[in-house]
Amino acid sequence: MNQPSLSGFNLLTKPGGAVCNLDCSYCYYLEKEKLYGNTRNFQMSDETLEVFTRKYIHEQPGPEVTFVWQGGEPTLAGIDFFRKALSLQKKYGSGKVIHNSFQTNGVLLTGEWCSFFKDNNFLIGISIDGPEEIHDAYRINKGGTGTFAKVLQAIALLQKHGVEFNTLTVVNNLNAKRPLEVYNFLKQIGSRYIQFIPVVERISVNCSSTDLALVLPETKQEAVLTPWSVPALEFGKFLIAVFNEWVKNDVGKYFIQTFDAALANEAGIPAGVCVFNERCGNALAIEHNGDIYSCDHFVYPEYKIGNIHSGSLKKTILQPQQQKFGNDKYDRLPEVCKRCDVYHYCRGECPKNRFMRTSTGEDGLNYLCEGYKMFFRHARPYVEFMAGELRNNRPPANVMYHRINQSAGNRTASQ
Ligand SMILES: C[S@@+](CC[C@H](N)C(=O)[O-])C[C@H]1O[C@@H](n2cnc3c(N)ncnc32)[C@H](O)[C@@H]1O
Ligand code: SF4
Ligand code: SF4
Ligand code: SF4
Repeated sequence: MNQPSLSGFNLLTKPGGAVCNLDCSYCYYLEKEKLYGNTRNFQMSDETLEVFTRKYIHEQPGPEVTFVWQGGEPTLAGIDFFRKALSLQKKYGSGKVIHNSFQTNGVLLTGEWCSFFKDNNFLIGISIDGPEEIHDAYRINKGGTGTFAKVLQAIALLQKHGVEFNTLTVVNNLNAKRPLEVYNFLKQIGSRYIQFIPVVERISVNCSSTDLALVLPETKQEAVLTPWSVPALEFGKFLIAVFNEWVKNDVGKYFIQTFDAALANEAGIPAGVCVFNERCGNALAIEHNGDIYSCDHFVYPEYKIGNIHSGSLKKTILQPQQQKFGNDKYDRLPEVCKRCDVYHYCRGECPKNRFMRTSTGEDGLNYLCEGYKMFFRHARPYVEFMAGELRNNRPPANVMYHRINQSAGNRTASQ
């Protein structure tokens, strides 16, 4: 049998565990504090930070390493924590190129943070769900007040300091109905790199207050869909509405992760985002105390695969349980996906969302299937055209001037 080999991997890092200054209704991570019931201090210790930095850099197979800071809310760890992180990155750098990306709700950003980000070349991801009324529906602080104004201030500060940022927008049951308002708003605030993440969560009906309430796809517990989850067809229609606008006016000016992934898949290159790749398992999560989980969306006791303090990181990632986790993305697809005409774009999306049954009674169909099928079928002729341009060394943006687009306004969601 061939030994598995290690290609690049990412550890999404929780420097302050799940602790957060906000209380977003749909957040999947807040409740992870329950995994560490007796813990009072969730700050990653200096010792753990050092061991993690050393192993993460030394055990990466390639010449580049990206630290991805997330949470909870990473600003709560304080600037000094990240100063320490940078000095450790220098100490253990071994000549590798090191990047830092930092995902934040933005609320605590100050001029000092922004100067720090600028001086140290951090790439910032800001969470924003749309205009005020839409954003504040779910992104609220501990007192229940909306955070929109603070997030806009943060974006203005980032811009003032010349810090690069992208935006992450959770598509939920409310903003899904207002695609163009959301998209035009994101453009208006200066976001050029846009991620739309569908929210799909189920909550257990009978769990105790110490159990995790959000369930895994394979759960046998009785569970119901959360009200903020986006209905599959509405997600498909949302993507189509934004795509129609983008493909007419914005290709090459705004970069929307789902659309870029479709083009990459059509062109036969890696999608750049795990959910649209055939297999996954190379994007893991590390908690404040060094515990390592298969993926940020699988931070559950049964998916804890090791701890940074014990043994080699490479061995942890190459162990059979994690290899199976990554391979299951393909191996456990229902037959309908393997035969699906848009499989090469969709790839059954994220295993976290595969809790439906197919019409033939097979488990493991993605909850968002109908939406993705509708969207990818709609986008296919444009994406094929753009990939053709790429193959001929011409810019995919030519799609905006091609006759395929003249009738774009007439194409309907069902095509
Ligand atoms: C868990 S947060 C941590 C970083 C930071 N606190 C923030 O909000 O950006 C990371 C990202 O996940 C998104 N998110 C939260 N709950 C989600 C859910 N149930 N499904 C999909 N994305 C979610 C957030 O909006 C945010 O963009
Ligand atoms: S700010 Fe981020 S971590 Fe905090 S509750 Fe909202 S989504 Fe969750
Ligand atoms: S389970 Fe989903 S989010 Fe996690 S690595 Fe796989 S595709 Fe990505
Ligand atoms: S569109 Fe549906 S059937 Fe096709 S690959 Fe995606 S989840 Fe599977």
